[in-house]
Amino acid sequence: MPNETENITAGEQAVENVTTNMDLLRFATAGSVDDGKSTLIGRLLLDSKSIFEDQLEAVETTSKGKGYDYTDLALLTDGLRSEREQGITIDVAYRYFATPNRKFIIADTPGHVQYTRNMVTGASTADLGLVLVDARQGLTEQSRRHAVILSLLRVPHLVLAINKMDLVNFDRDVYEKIQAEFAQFATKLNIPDLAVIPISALQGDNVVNRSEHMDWYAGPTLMHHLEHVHVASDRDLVDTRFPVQYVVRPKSDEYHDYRGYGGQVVGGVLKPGDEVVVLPSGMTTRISAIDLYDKTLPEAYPPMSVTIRLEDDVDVSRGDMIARVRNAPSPTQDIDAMVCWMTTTPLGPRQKLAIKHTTRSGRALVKDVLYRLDVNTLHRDLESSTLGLNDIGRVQLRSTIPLLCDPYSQNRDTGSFILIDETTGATVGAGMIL
Ligand SMILES: Nc1nc2c(ncn2[C@@H]2O[C@H](COP(=O)(O)OP(=O)(O)OP(=O)(O)O)[C@@H](O)[C@H]2O)c(=O)[nH]1
Repeated sequence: MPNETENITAGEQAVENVTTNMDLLRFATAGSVDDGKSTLIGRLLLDSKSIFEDQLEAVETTSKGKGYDYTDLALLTDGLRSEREQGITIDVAYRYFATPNRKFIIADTPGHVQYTRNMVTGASTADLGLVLVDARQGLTEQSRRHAVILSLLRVPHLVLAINKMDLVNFDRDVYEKIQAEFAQFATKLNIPDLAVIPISALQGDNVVNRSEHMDWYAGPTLMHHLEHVHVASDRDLVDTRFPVQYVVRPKSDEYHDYRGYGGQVVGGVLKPGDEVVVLPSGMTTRISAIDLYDKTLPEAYPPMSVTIRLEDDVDVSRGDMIARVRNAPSPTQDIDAMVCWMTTTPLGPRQKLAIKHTTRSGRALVKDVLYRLDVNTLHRDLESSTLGLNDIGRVQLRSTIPLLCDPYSQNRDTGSFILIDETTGATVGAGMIL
């Protein structure tokens, strides 16, 4: 699925992955307009000392200029915000910050327009989803939608942050009522890990620093939770999957015998000596070495980007997949998936689209739209044979090339694909394979 790492070169990504390893947490925020998302992000950056003095001074000056008696932390996100309002291409803003314990990438998706599309884009690679609600309002239809989408995307960790606790006198009953209501609703969803945290983004309670107003709350602060939530085991470390992105054959004489295959490990652990199969050809060989720049590595695992060398001179090209001999996906052209549709022209039977799955590209024909899912009620609307903008539904496709896929529930990389409009080149759909 589309993600921001396309702006980072493969080399930078590799260094980032290896040096930081699992110390990176990607999280996606979701909330309705005015729940306090911008304020919360500002508070996280401020209290974790991730913003610079001059930025803070500018924000303080602007707040005073506007006659506020508080510092409007939402102003910290202003630059990106105004860009969005001009309708430029940024649908999801990515923000980076770090504490001594972890690096963070926040995918900040605007709440109002096109939220489903934006959330799918922002959350498809997230380790954690943060849903914000206003304590005065409790759960709204939008908060439920957000939770449903995060669960469909199999974001493994979810935090429900109950914001503006200062406006309800930091009342325990308010927190408990919302928590119970959400827990009840969550039984219908797939949420492996849920934390419910009462906060005041504006005053800073339980964001980075513990609140002095909510003694009754024994759980972690939001930052403590973000820093310590365990994500290393969320990846599939059993089923080896290495989609080949590049064939590396240096031109220089010094390396003229070198032949390697570059890409990102999206499942399992690869080691020199492992017997592997190259798909779709089915040729088997062994890994002779795993390279990262001028180093060789004893092993590689998700999400490392590496170059793999093979013992035999087998034919491997971009779009092929390296897997273990007795644990490989079977190539298929018939795809059954949940698709989120992202454009105004509806998706319907007989439509032809380009499809991109891992590093493989082909074309696909829509055979059938089985149903549209109502994300508010989880009801399946069997009557509708098309999907409109922001709709999610079950779709059957036939691709021109065999795809080397797994169920999305097993692997979020090999289990997802994007659909592209061939005339405009725009991404119009995101799919999760069943
Ligand atoms: N009292 C109180 N006000 C808050 C709190 N958090 C945010 N606010 C206020 O709520 C309003 C909305 O906050 P924003 O951070 O702009 O909300 P948002 O969700 O980012 O809204 P959009 O950017 O429009 O999507 C602002 O006036 C904030 O100052 C809080 O914890 N307590």
